[in-house]
Amino acid sequence: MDVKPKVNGDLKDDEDNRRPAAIDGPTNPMVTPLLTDLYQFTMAYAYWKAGKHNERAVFDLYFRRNPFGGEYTVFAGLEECIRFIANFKFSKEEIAFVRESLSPTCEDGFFDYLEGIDCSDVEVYAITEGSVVFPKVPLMRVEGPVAVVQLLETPYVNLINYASLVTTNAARHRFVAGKSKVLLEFGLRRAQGPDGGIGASKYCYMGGFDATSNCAAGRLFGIPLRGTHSHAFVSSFMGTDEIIQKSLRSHDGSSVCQDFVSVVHTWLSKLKRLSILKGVFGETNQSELAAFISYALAFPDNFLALVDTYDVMRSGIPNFCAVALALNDMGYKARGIRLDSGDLAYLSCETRKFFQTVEKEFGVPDFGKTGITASNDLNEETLDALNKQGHEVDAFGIGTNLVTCYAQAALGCVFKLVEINNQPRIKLSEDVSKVSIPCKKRSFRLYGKEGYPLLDIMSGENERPPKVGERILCRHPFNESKRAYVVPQRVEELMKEELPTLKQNRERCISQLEQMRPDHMRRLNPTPYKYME
Ligand SMILES: Nc1ncnc2c1ncn2[C@@H]1O[C@H](COP(=O)(O)OP(=O)(O)OP(=O)(O)O)[C@@H](O)[C@H]1O
Ligand SMILES: O=P(O)(O)OC[C@H]1O[C@H](OP(=O)(O)OP(=O)(O)O)[C@H](O)[C@@H]1O
Ligand SMILES: O=C(O)c1cccnc1
Ligand SMILES: [Mg+2]
Repeated sequence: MDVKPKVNGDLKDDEDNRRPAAIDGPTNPMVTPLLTDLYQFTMAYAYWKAGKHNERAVFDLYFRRNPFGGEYTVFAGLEECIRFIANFKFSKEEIAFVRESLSPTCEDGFFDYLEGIDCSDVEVYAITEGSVVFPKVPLMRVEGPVAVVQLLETPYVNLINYASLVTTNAARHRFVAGKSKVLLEFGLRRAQGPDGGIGASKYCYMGGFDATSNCAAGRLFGIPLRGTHSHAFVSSFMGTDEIIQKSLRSHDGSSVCQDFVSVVHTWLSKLKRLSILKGVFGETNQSELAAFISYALAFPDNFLALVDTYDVMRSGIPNFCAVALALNDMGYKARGIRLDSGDLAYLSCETRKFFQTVEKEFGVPDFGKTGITASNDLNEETLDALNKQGHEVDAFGIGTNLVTCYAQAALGCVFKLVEINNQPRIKLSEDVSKVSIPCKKRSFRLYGKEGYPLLDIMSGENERPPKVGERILCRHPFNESKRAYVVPQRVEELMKEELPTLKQNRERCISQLEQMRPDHMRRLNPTPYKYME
């Protein structure tokens, strides 16, 4: 049977316009109909037993507070939700397991019903992935038979929660680092398991990172791969005597240097003799030098060296420069260095000065601009501190704090019933922020004269939508005293008929964040963005 979930209306049809285009299943094969909480099955049974299971229900998926003390969030995870429902079907084994797990009093008819269900009668309306979003405004509206949509609650919240959290975290790191810096996601080894690692790489890219070290994510999603080398590679060498194959063909292929090692030694002596570098360094570490030479021989047009294994300024940088200058003789341009310990502001500035000295003394064009990558437990705070101190880092490799979302563990998305059989539904709470907003809604972003978004407004499905140039009264849903008249210069409906590519979502994320008023974006006490009804 063809499964055709409706996404904001419809998914794209095949060319012949009769069959829906096939959508692959979720990236993670563990995402199955069983990936839900037991209570979804007990409720499904009770709905079925009461004859209510096919009542048409509307659920909103939203979050209540922006993460990381900020005033914005980036929405992500939608594509995986669609992949999930497009392939939603219980296997016989899964049905047998549900039967074992529920009470023996549950009637057989329920399991026949479960075996027959798919999501062809489920409609999903959603904000486009990569969009900047705010609390309370539905990210997704899921409509369908109540028992089926109920089963989707847990996997949907699961698929959106971490995806949106880590995309937001990545976007925040991008914001602090600035547009011009290269951001590399290095988190796989520290991520919360394989799914955390794959998800982190996908969504950090969406949030504005440039590349990942995670090969599986590179293959699955086409994310650019980048990397350097580790300390183990440096400390595995003893000295340059170990290097047997010493020849290097020039970049243009016109000549071969038979003994690249001795050319490097010659450059190291020249550097040592420079009066301007007197006292900066003496004997450098020979095992490190051997490692750098070997790496350069393996990747002459992509030479990037980790310089902090022994001593950055006394060994790593002079060794790197000697190898880079020898490569330069052969027509290659070294890519740069990575710093992974110590004071990254100070060391990057000292390194830059050293590179500029080499450029000046030896007349090597652009050597002063050789790339500097920094890593080691970086996070928003350390990036901010580096900016304040002044630094010369061109690229940051960020792992643990980024992918584990160390600063905030979860986003706190919820999935709440807002209508059943066309009747509005509400969840009351003493905590007003936890009261759900009933009814099937549409939501709009209203833009002001300067082009900044002013507020997001929710309206009933059948209410007249806001119009450009028309004054509209906007009220805070929980605070009577907060109301404002707004004359929007642009009105954007938030739920769109789109399921774009990862790259398009990344571009949307970057451009929408650039459009935000700066006071919503600042790290300290940002101005809250308004949501109204
Ligand atoms: N100039 C700086 N300003 C603020 N924080 C910095 C600066 N330079 C580095 N850091 C951060 O300070 C911390 C230093 O951590 P730690 O003391 O564990 O590393 P280290 O001793 O330099 O290196 P390692 O222990 O990995 O050899 C890291 O989180 C790093 O990102
Ligand atoms: O610090 P993160 O933001 O998590 O970035 C990734 C880290 O992973 C690598 O080494 P690893 O931490 O395994 O060893 P190291 O601490 O000795 O460098 C790399 O050198 C970074 O330090
Ligand atoms: O390529 C790197 O330098 C790298 C990759 C993962 C973790 N740390 C560093
Ligand atoms: Mg480390």
